[in-house]
Amino acid sequence: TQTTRPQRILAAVQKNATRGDPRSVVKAIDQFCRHKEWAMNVGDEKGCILDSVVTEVNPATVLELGTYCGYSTVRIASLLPSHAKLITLEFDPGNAAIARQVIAWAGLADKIQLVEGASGDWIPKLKEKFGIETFDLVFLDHWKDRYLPDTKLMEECGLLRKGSILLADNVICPGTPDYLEYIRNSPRYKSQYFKSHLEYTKAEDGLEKSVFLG
Ligand SMILES: O=c1[nH]cnc2c(O)c(F)c(-c3ccc(F)cc3)c(-c3ccc(F)cc3)c12
Ligand SMILES: [Mg+2]
Repeated sequence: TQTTRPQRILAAVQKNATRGDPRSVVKAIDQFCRHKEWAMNVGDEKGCILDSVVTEVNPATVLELGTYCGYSTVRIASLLPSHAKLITLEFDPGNAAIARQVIAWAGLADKIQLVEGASGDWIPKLKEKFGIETFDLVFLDHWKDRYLPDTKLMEECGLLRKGSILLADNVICPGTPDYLEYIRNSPRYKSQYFKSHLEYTKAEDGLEKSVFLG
């Protein structure tokens, strides 16, 4: 019977990456997706921009919207300080099942809380469920039509503080025009566009980094 793309990504990690070595997990997925089969990980080029933002922010609390196979989850968590926590929300149960195994292979399960379900349902529950006050960094990488409503929801739920950073993938391809229009024109945010390329391709894409001003 046919395997899924996430299953083939996990197989590539288990074959080519070293247990407990997050960077080898990231490299194994990038190799597989560049040379064998494209997949919607943030990838190595945009991943370097993500790395620089994570190291600059040095966050104690991170929220990732959209786990997929756990590539960016592992990439971010590998750069966090020891006490830091990352919560990642994934809608698709199949993706979540694979991501848990990728995260375990990387040896990062103790830093990461993977929550299965819709971001719109879970965002209002994060404070009570995980004892979170606010997020220092949010990585938006789930579904283009949810970037704006979920950002408004995070504001309303008091999950952002003065200085919280939002980093959004795919703002050009496939594009999130309503989110960009809001975040670039709101007096409550200061935004910056990092031009890059769609993962593993020559097409343009980029990351939008926004600071919440309170
Ligand atoms: O949906 C996503 N979430 C997170 N990251 C994504 C990402 O990094 C991507 F590169 C793409 C993408 C872009 C171009 C393309 F041709 C195919 C897929 C998608 C995406 C867009 C539209 C869909 F119908 C399905 C997937 C996503
Ligand atoms: Mg993406």
